[in-house]
Amino acid sequence: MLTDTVLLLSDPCVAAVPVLDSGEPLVRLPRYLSPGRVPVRRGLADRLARAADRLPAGIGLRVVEGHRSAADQEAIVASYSAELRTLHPGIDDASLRVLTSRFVSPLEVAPHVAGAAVDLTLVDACGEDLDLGTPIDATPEQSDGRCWTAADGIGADARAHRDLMAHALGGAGLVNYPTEWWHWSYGDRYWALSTGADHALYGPLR
Ligand SMILES: C[C@@H](N)C(=O)N[C@H](C)C(=O)O
Repeated sequence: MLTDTVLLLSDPCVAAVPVLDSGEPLVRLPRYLSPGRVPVRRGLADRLARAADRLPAGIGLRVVEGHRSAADQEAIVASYSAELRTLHPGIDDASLRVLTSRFVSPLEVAPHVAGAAVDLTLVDACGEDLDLGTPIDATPEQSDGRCWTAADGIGADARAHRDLMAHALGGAGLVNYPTEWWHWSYGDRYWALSTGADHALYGPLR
């Protein structure tokens, strides 16, 4: 099963990463990065600007979500867990937590709640979405696993666009959640574990 090969946010080693919060404020992204001007931590905003500079002319980023409230995170967890319970009658709580975390993070380590994550895609010069293989937020069930960043079964254009995102965002210091091509973060516990940093820069915001 693919969940055996990737580090999931439900893994206890993510929660074990210490947080020394830098205290950086949330800032609203500029319109050229996010038409809805979503809020993220300042260090993440700086890196998204650098990532946009790494893209070829005529291709841009479109960030659709940044900081998320704890209540919104809990609501997504509750709704997706309920869906999985219906699909897997009799599943135990520990397995449900793991399966759920392929699509939505447990609250206590949630990168969006720390203002440290974005959901985003690529757009052309007219602001039209490029082909990334699935819509943003397609669950593993809805996308038949094609939401996994490294998934097979997507077209050559979608693969090239996912690779381009990795070049731009990875090169600017962000890390991807491997079960969601659209989710990238900087400074959260998952980022710290993935990069070898000894602590996270951003913890949950109220
Ligand atoms: C629900 C989805 N858009 C999402 O944000 N997933 C990540 C893993 C999260 O909950 O942090």
